[in-house]
Amino acid sequence: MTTHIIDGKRLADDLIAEVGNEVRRLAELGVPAPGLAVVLVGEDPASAIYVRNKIKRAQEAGMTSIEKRLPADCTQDSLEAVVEELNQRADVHGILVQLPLPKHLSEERIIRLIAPSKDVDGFHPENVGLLATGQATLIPCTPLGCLEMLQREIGDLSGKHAVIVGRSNIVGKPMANLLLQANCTITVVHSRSVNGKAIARQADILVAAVGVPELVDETWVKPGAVVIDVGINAIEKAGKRRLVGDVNYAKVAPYAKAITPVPGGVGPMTIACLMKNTLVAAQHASQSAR
Ligand SMILES: Nc1nc2c(c(=O)[nH]1)N[C@@H](CN(C=O)c1ccc(C(=O)N[C@@H](CCC(=O)O)C(=O)O)cc1)CN2
Repeated sequence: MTTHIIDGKRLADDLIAEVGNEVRRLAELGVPAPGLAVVLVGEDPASAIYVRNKIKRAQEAGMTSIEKRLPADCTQDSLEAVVEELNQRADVHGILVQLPLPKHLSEERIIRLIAPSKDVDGFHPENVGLLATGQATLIPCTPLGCLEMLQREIGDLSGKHAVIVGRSNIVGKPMANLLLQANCTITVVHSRSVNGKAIARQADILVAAVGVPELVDETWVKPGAVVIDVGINAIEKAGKRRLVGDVNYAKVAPYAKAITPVPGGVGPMTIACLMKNTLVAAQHASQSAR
């Protein structure tokens, strides 16, 4: 079987170019550039890289961007004050707080504080509820990127059996809702599932989002399935640090119809979809200002 390797980097470049074109078109009509604010608490090196990439990609798409940094030992009140200030700013259309936060801070309270109309991560309970009930909203970036890749790869997803391994609020649950709206049959497999592997083997579409390095090998995959690997795990192999997904790429790729690599698959699309969401948030703001 010839396996198609889904190039998330190229798709992300294409999507950011599309967003940039729309930003320029709107600028010609006098619509202000979308503004993205990214809040980073602490010094986690991976989070710092993701934030830097988000700011860089926003600039590439012709958006304005603000980066707010707080020390790892900041208080909940000081973080909330930053979010409240960003909620008030008319030049900020999208706000995200990079996760995870240090343990002493409440992610739930911070997410609830972000104005739902500026919640470009799509994590606010109001936006989660809108997605779950099939209404237009800002959709979490990683599942949105996965959907975009699946639609480009397969076209109409109607009737496909999608198995999602993992039930996180950021990926597993919104992915299930999105694929349900695309008329897939959905099964979510998790740590308490009985014989998750046998269920996964029935999937036309297998999404691995469980955070366990290389958990999914060829015994989980139906030949000809499309495999989307959401995991980004840093591991040490032969004394060297390298990134692997939740899928054992070398073992699974020969059996898959198409597969996303790590790195270069879902990760870049997550950031590209953040730009798409920021554009959508800015468009809504300009429509409601009219
Ligand atoms: N507020 C949020 N926090 C987090 C999110 C999120 O969507 N919103 N998701 C992840 C981290 N993340 C984005 O923030 C993210 C992770 C990885 C990548 C990416 O492009 N990875 C590269 C590899 C990068 C490397 O070399 O380390 C790839 O896969 O090719 C983008 C975004 C948790 N937090």
